[in-house]
Amino acid sequence: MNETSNLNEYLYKVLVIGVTTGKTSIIQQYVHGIFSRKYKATIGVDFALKVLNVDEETTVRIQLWDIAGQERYGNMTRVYYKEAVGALLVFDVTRMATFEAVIKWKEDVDQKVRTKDDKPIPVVLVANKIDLVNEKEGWGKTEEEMNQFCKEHGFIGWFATSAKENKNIGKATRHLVDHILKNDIKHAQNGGDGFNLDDEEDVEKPSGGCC
Ligand SMILES: Nc1nc2c(ncn2[C@@H]2O[C@H](COP(=O)(O)OP(=O)(O)OP(=O)(O)O)[C@@H](O)[C@H]2O)c(=O)[nH]1
Ligand SMILES: [Mg+2]
Repeated sequence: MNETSNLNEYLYKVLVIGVTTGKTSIIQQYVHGIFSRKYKATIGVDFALKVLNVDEETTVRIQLWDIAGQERYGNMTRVYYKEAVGALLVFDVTRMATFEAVIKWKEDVDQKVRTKDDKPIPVVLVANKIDLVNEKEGWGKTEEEMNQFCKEHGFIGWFATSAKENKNIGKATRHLVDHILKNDIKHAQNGGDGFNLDDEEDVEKPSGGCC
């Protein structure tokens, strides 16, 4: 059987950003199914590839760009962002300062990279290390507050994740990929909707109800 027949293959560059909030751990868990407690700062940028079989005819290769938190103010950032089609913006629920920094990161992405039709690229907000939070006490923001925050700042959704316990990482990424695919197909068909990913069953909903 010819591998290319009836197959839609996509390669998407996705940024994973935020300062020491568990980006590398999220990627390691998602791509290799492993977690390490030991912290080793990413220098510059690391790459990982995840292949997603969206359906029988659609394969998406996600090229994850794990950008070092410390590069935030470096000159290289714009180069790293080039041609990205989506991003996971990760903060650490145990360090509220990382949540407060989210707005600046989002502005930075919006400024530095745009879609083909000059719109902001889709960004999913990731509330990581949820395993360290007492369920009853929460971490400081309610679901409603987070939904509102996403709407206000233009995130396409948010997920509470744990790289340690492999929680919601696949869902967050799938939500982003579905969004990118939908726009890509719409763009390619110039407004047509022959391939419709709007169907509820195809789109995983964010854990927090979301935007
Ligand atoms: N408990 C817990 N610890 C986590 C989780 N994710 C990451 N960590 C820990 O947090 C520390 C930082 O994680 P990294 O994945 O290195 O963070 P990073 O964002 O890649 O950091 P930089 O490369 O410096 O930007 C490590 O000690 C991880 O083990 C999580 O979901 N739960
Ligand atoms: Mg790292």
